[in-house]
Amino acid sequence: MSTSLPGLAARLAGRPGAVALVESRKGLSRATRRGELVGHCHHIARALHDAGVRPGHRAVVMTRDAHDLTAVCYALGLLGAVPVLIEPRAEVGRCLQDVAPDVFIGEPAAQWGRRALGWGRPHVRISLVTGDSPLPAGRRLTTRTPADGIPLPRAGGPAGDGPALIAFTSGSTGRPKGAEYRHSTLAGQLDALTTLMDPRPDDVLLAGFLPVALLGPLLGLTTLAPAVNHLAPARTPPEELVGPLLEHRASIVLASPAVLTLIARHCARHGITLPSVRQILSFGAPLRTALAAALRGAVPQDAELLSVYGATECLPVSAIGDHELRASRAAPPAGHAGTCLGRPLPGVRARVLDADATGLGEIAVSGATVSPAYHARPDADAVTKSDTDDGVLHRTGDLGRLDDEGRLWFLGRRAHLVTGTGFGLATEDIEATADTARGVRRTALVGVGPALCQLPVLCVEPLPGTSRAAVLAAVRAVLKDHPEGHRVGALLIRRGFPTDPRHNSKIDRLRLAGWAAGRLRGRGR
Ligand SMILES: Nc1ncnc2c1ncn2[C@@H]1O[C@H](COP(=O)(O)OP(=O)(O)OP(=O)(O)O)[C@@H](O)[C@H]1O
Repeated sequence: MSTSLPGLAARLAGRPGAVALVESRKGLSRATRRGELVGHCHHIARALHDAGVRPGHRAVVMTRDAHDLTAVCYALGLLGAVPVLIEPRAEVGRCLQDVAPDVFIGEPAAQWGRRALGWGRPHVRISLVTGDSPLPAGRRLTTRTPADGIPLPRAGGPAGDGPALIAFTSGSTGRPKGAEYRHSTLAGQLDALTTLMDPRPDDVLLAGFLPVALLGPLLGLTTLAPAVNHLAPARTPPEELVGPLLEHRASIVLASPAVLTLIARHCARHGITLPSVRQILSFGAPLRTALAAALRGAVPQDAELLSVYGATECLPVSAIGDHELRASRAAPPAGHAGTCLGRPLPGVRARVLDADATGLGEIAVSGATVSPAYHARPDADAVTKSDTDDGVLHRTGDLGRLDDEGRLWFLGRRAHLVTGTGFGLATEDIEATADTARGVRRTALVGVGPALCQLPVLCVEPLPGTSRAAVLAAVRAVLKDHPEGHRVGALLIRRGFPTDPRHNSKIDRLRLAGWAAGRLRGRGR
């Protein structure tokens, strides 16, 4: 296959004076040129080798510093070791039991967490601390030392198409799973993103999600890492996004709807436009037409605004522009509800498995961007992976349909299907409609009660300053025109939905269902 992390030296070669990464915080920027980044990687690779890191070792990398994350992962790749990316949160301990990492490289906060909570015990034998802080004590890994002329240790990369990276899912349907990427998976993802973005030498990519900083320099893009609050992205001060975007003239913005909402609101509130932006890629959750319209108000008319569908195990799968998205909502083809995800990208094949009489089933994908297996999770592999002529077929856990034009439609997660007596209600079917009601920020359909006799409850988050009565009346009105709307048994107002920690865009329906059950009990449902 064309690319491997060892082949990354080739991807980074050329234009050594061009900026690879810009980190921005509180109005200050720190830029790293491509040539410097390569030097840092070589220095880190040497230090990792001296610390005992060897090909095939699995190394957790836990840092919010975009430069360190990128340089350390590249250096591990140069050595043939496998970076493991996981967010610091409750299930980390159990997830790391699956991975059995040999190495833990972390910023001080991550190292404190590891020590206090035993992450990676008893497997981690090599532990390295990044960052400038003298605490905690432990072996330091300096990450910004240039290393011109230092030959790389002869560890080399693994031959063939071995594991290149393990990335954990966000865990919105259960314990996060470690998706294994081979070198060919990464190559497929880079190829697909190249098709999507069509990178130009002067492009600047604003990475609204930290791991994207890893991909940007490999795509030849100057990658701008703003100070996103990675533990709660929706609480990022918007000026930390819009300020750097304007200052560094970002031309491509890649972020979740929650982060894009911050940008759109800030621009509207302060009358700011974003003349440098030529493309916005929204990913992680459905893009609502109201958000697309708000973004349109800030970017040049010919800018492209795409909702990109995919998952940790298969990124990207398909994409749809905002104009087509709006048209598909206004006049969906007969029998199609939910949200249109557009056509699969070149090299990706999408099918719908176990379809019912209406064509509704589980979306499954194959192609070079698909992770072939989870790490040490044969239970998860058994239910999601199968071999086909196109390679490994991955079941996404998403409900959907394919229309006559070959476009995918999204109806929500299979695990979130609300099952009442004699009917099933897909979350996105109801929410995509309810979200269009005046005064609604977003809605979430949850089931209260035991499976197969659940009461469908629609939780409604109003926009600030909207009255309860007005928003409930507006939701009732749009549900009246929806063929399944009558099945919604209760509407509940809830300000501030619980969401996933990664994107703050996926609604935590389990928690919301528990809350809704409590509220209905309190009301004597
Ligand atoms: N453009 C999009 N429109 C609608 N939904 C999207 C879009 N992009 C991503 N998604 C949703 O996000 C899911 C992928 O999320 P991610 O890989 O972060 O973890 P997860 O699947 O939520 O975690 P877990 O598998 O552990 O539950 C998709 O399966 C889909 O449900």
